[in-house]
Amino acid sequence: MHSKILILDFGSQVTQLIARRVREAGVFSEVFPYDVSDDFIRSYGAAGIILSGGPNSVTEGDTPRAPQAVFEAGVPVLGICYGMQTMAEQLGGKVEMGKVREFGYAEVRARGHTALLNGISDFVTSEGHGMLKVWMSHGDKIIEMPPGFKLMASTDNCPIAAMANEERKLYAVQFHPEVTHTFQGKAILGRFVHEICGCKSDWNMPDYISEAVEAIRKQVGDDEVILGLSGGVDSSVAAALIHRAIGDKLTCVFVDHGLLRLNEGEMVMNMFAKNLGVKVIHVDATEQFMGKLAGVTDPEAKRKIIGREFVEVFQAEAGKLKNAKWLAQGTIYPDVIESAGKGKKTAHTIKSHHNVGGLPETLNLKLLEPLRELFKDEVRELGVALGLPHDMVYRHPFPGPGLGVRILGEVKMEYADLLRRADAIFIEELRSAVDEEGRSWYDKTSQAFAVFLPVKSVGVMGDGRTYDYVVALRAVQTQDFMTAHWAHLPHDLLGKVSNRIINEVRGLNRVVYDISGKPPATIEWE
Ligand SMILES: Nc1ncnc2c1ncn2[C@@H]1O[C@H](COP(=O)(O)OP(=O)(O)OP(=O)(O)O)[C@@H](O)[C@H]1O
Ligand SMILES: O=c1[nH]c(=O)c2[nH+]cn([C@@H]3O[C@H](COP(=O)(O)O)[C@@H](O)[C@H]3O)c2[nH]1
Ligand SMILES: NC(=O)CC[C@H](N)C(=O)O
Ligand SMILES: [Mg+2]
Repeated sequence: MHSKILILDFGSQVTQLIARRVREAGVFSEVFPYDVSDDFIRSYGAAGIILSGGPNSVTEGDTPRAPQAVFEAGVPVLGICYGMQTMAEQLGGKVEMGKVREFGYAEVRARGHTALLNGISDFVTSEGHGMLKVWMSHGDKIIEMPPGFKLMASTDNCPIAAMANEERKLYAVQFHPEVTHTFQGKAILGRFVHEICGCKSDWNMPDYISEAVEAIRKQVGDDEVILGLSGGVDSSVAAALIHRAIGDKLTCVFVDHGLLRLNEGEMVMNMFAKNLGVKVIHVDATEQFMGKLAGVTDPEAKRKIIGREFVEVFQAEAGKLKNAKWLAQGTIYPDVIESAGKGKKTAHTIKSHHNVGGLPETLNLKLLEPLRELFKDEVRELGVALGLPHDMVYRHPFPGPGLGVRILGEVKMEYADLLRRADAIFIEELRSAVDEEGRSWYDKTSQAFAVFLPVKSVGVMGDGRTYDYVVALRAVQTQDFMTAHWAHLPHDLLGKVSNRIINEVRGLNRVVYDISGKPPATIEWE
């Protein structure tokens, strides 16, 4: 058995990043809600516990607290932001609602020598102080440390920016070591799990596979499982993983809602017939989806309808099997956090990903989502470890609602057909624009697509007036799809794509390029 780190979640948008950084340090970790019982803490067997940040304020009554056993279990604890504040409060320190909120970049002076920050700094000032470049996101601050604690770091705004009780191995930081904007964050979390908790780097993808396979077998027993397969990265990896666990008891259902890309249906069915020995049923539900979407313009309403119709199809297919009790999906962590939705008491809803926030209350199948904790790049790593082909694992993501969220406002077949053709041209050109090292712009971008704008503009073609629709091109670069930059595509390439779209797709006469980052914009337009 390898050692493991327990992360208690107080509702931060970035809690999973803590888990991820710990896993990157080669140490197994799991996230649980903050309100697990004292017994759970005592019997879990953690080598260390991390308390996440969160949107609440400990200065208000009835806000989350860590189980008291956390501080009495005798294992090292690291509190981050809200986690630090609740640690301070619970152990006899004082927290106050600050006058200024500190959001974003800050420079922190490391004080004293502690096992956590020992030898870690970004630069040294002329007075010889070691400084850290960090990311802060808080309003409250600690004004009095609990007894037995010493100061570990400070800023002008926040004199107690980190504190420690080294005897009891309790550490706390006001800044967020889990985000990449804290330059030494990875090193700090690495020191916590290795030096302070004494964990070895003994966790990796092959281990993850065998554990996940075991867990799936235990969870589903002898039941059959239906899996929503889109041909995208996540559901393909989920299919391969579940197939490894339960073999023929898995049936995949690929739904064509009429909002897929050009020739996507045949492509996905061929790819699966060739690469995975799994059963795939192809359901053409175009009329069902288009009928329900007619006249609907609100993005959230569209997402909810699509989510519901997906489930209708899955349930109908499940009904045709003898013993299907589970619906498996390739849901990954960003889908979960942005939809917030069920089970999340604190995080905010950004948009309802069809497979999470869009699920109806009446689902009569149990959910099996083995990738729910992972980020996209981890899913890809898992896919490679499972032996899936490179092209499948490195496809750009395509949202389940498909062109439904790329046709702004009402979805019509006429619009979908125009968009499909424009999108195919864009992707074809990205694939064929290859640099000296043989990398195409398709590989250099994380996601790229066309968006249909239901507005008409005037043009002139062949001396005649045109009055046609507009498409926007979007291409982004990102690690984890939580934040993204717009891709600086070469102008020549954009020009060529624009020319081809306008010349080849009758009904479109204007092409624009989207230069918004995420945040503030999201990747999809709806
Ligand atoms: N056309 C479809 N048919 C069946 N299930 C689908 C379809 N589209 C999406 N799903 C289900 O919804 C889940 C979420 O979709 P999402 O697009 O996020 O993931 P993906 O398609 O598996 O991967 P990628 O993000 O690479 O496109 C999928 O994993 C799959 O279970
Ligand atoms: O399966 C999905 N169902 C959805 O409802 C959905 N909405 C967005 N996405 C994809 O998620 C990533 C982040 O997208 P946004 O920046 O638009 O939120 C991007 O990769 C999006 O394509 C979805 N995927
Ligand atoms: N990011 C956080 O954990 C914030 C903690 C608390 N809500 C504050 O504003 O200070
Ligand atoms: Mg997809």
